[in-house]
Amino acid sequence: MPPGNPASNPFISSPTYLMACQQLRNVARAIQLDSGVAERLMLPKRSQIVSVPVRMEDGRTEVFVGYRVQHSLTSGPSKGGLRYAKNVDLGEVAALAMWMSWKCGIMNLPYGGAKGGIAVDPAELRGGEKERLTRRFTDEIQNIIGPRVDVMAPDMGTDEQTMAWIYDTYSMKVGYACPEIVTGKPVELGGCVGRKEATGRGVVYCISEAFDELNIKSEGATAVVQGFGNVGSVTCDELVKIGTKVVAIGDRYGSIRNDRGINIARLNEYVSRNERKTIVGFPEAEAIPDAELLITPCTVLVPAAMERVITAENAGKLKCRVLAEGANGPTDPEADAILANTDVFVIPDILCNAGGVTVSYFEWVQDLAQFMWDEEEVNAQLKKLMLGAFKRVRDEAKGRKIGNRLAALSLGVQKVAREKNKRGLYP
Ligand SMILES: NC(=O)C1=CN([C@@H]2O[C@H](COP(=O)(O)OP(=O)(O)OC[C@H]3O[C@@H](n4cnc5c(N)ncnc54)[C@H](O)[C@@H]3O)[C@@H](O)[C@H]2O)C=CC1
Ligand SMILES: O=C(O)CCC(=O)C(=O)O
Repeated sequence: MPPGNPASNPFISSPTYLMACQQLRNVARAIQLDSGVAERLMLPKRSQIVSVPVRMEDGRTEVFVGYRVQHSLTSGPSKGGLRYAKNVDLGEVAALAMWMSWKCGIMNLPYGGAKGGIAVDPAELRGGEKERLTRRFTDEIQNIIGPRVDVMAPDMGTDEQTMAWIYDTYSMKVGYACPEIVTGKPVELGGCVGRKEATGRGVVYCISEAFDELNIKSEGATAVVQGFGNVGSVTCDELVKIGTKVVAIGDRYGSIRNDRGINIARLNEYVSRNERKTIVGFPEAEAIPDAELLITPCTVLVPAAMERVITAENAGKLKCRVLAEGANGPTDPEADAILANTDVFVIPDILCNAGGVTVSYFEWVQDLAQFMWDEEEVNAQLKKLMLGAFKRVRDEAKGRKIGNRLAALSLGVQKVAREKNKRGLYP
């Protein structure tokens, strides 16, 4: 159970929060973390819930609920994406914020974890509604954000344009251009070249490392990818570059398969041209039931959409050699226990998808210094940091004879706990 009286823990109704707490408890036991520190890390430092009234295109006012959760401020400003999704709630955002802390920990970034969310389906927003929603949310949380306090970035349902609106709204408040308030902005506004591609690129750096270790040739390997948004589509592009065939893809509207390999360039074109921005109906692949997607035989399976899609129900049926977690929290602890008894090589989320926050860090540093790097430098630094983290996780896993998830979480949690201990308990 998470700490405190269940009746007074506002996060507890979320299964994703309970999952993050269970992971933390497992790690705490494995690394013999002081129970006081573990309890402290289970509860975020600060959470804000705001109501966000928005004038809709038909003249009505609709009120949305928005969240920003800052899990830890120990290691620097808090950092993490902003998610627009219909069912997002406080507990889910708290879990995602906690995972950001461990992710920044294993990457050695000078940040604590944070995450935000608004309970809205972005596909249902019309005209200027998304802009008005974003600007009003920024207004409502401006007392707890700042370039040295909490820096947002894109996540599910948000993008570069969303970040541009936040940048503009915040800058108008403070009275000067403040690009360092968000990362993942358009490059013209002080965004970092390569940030948009960074998460998917990092996923494929990790996959290549895993292939090397397992003696798998990337040419001739096959992949299945769930999600064809920012992370999923770039992962597909990068897989094609290393010669790996993507044989099945799913999104929120459906799933498709072509065992000869899906032509990703033509799929990207198809998606950009249809109104729902979906892969469904792509003429060069056949439709398959969603339930079949994750159990389609492949060398590498990349869940790149949402949490808790690999569970006790389907974990034993996976037919992949490598599970590369592009999404946050796609595998629940019961599934983890099942996978531990198979030969599936897991690249855990907090390592696998850390490329995004890593290049966000580069962007923040560039904005603070008002000095821009070129794409070659960004990609070289990203690769260096990703490979370094991959090696640290594998060394920890091999050294302690534990799985990659426990190894990654141990490194992330230990880093945060060490810094907390060094700073001391106040008062
Ligand atoms: N954008 C980023 O830089 C980072 C994102 N992530 C994580 O990656 C995941 C995806 O994020 P983005 O690509 O940014 O989001 P996105 O909004 O660009 O794309 C999400 C994709 O998932 C699909 N999807 C949604 N619900 C689905 C369902 N029920 N079944 C199958 N597919 C579904 C959507 O149709 C879309 O293709 C999330 O877990 C996010 O937290 C992690 C690190 C960084
Ligand atoms: O780029 C960032 O700051 C955060 C990205 C993010 O939300 C994540 O890694 O889950």
